[in-house]
Amino acid sequence: MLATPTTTIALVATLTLLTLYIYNSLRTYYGLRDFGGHWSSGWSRLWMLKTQSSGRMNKIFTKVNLKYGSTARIAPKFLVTSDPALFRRMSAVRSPFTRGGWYAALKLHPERDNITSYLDETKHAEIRNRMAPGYSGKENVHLEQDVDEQLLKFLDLVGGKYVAEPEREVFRTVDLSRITSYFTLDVISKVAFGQTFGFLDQDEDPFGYLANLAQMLPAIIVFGVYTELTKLLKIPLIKAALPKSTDKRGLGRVMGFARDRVQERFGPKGVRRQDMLDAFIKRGMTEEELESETLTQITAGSDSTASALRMTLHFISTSPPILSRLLAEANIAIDAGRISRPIIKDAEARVLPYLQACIKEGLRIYPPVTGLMAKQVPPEGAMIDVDGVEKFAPPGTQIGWNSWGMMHDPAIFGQDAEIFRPERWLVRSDGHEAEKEAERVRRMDETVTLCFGYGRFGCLGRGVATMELNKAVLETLLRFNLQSCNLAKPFDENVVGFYVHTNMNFVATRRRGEEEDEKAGFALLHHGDGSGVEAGALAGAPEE
Ligand code: HEM
Repeated sequence: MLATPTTTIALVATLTLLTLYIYNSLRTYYGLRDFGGHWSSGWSRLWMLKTQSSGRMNKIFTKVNLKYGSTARIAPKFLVTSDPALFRRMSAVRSPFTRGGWYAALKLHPERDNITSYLDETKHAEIRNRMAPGYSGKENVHLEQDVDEQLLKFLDLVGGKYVAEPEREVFRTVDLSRITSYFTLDVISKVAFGQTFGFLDQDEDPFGYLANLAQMLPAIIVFGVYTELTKLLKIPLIKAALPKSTDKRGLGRVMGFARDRVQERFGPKGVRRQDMLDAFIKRGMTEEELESETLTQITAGSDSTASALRMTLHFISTSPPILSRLLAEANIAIDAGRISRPIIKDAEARVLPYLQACIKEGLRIYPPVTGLMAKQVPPEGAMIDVDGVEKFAPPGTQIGWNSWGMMHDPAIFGQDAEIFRPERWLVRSDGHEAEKEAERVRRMDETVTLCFGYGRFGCLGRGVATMELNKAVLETLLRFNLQSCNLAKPFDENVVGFYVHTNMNFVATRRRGEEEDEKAGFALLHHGDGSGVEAGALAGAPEE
């Protein structure tokens, strides 16, 4: 039977499309053939989607870099690197690498870009120049006072509502994952626009923001892999379902809160306050730009700092020798009048070597941002050094960042890189090894600082974040003794570009002075009449 002309056309069209598809797939595959990776990653993005959805993307990418080299393939036209030199090269001020399409997933608004999502380098540089001064302490004169105020509220909340007093049969636990987020959310809202959301005052999520963020995680994951899907956000039906500033709850409510604070500054009786928002307005940022940027500040500045804070507290408080050493350093400094009360000054904290070592180690062992932050290879392509072998990456290839692999690299941080050990940051200045020692610490310093990004993409909120950590780590541990409720499984974790931690329950008891502790211990073992308490020995002693 002869084929009709229509069937023939359909057949030819199908064959042509199929040939084109196969040709394109082969071209893409061979473009990155020199780079190792999971066998399927050269052909489709499904492996990447599976990895990003696994809740363990940081560990899986680290395995890939260990197995296939410091820069390896994770999808067609997509590599991941744990090499600090390549990360610096891509982010440097005059680098020909640009932001990759991956960044489009950080657009929180259907129409408006923000500083983290601009793919246009000129627009990004322009908005960054206008925003950077607002983040500096010079223009943001209330910064330290704002952080102190929120920290005192945080400490009051723990002290007033969550402290356990087992000797009086008061048994309570506190979920550090929840309250550290409350602290950083209130700091960022106060610092950004002069008014807190009220998380700490109400000891709850007043807008349903955190719950809403958790609901959006699957979308965040899919958009991070299939970035072209962000275009769907323009479809009216989908757009209508997105958070908007008129919403009563969730991210939309936060957008509304930000919008109201911005509008207060522009109205006829515009509120004036020498702060971040004011600095942005002075540099000509419009009301629309500000609404979108303030929302970005909140998402960029809260989870990252909260995870750094809770993980540092977790590691210190579950390592008694480290805790003792930190408290000894602090108590000596308090006795010498080098630490202001009730809250340590940022400048005072910066010169406490062991505290700084603990904070760096906390950032290193749990780098707060695990999102790929992918940069794009320039039009001429680029030679990439993979463990001493030069490999060619064609134009348009995106190269993501494996922060976990980078911060756990034994070649940089030592054979015990998997262990929380602040001592690695202390420079030993003894004898002929002094130069080698300084070089070792310098290399670690240069790498850990990459937790905040680098060069023209480096974090603008770094000063705010380090101030929060400097103060909150020390002041919390000076006041409370923290004991994890379940050392076998201290928290639940879902890694999605940042960490979602839940059930991080601790028993917090009030820390007393050493002398008072001794007295309390004595009182526990001896009654007022001189008689003691007894705990019978475990049965099973060898018979005499
Ligand atoms: C420990 C806490 C923090 C960490 C680890 C962190 C890390 C980062 C990283 C990795 C980037 C992106 C780098 C890149 O694209 O290559 C970034 C960007 C950014 N961060 Fe942070 N951040 C922290 C806290 C904050 C805070 C508290 C704020 C706000 C007050 C903030 C505001 C920003 C902004 C505005 C950007 C975008 C900069 C740009 O695109 O030019 N961050 N941060």
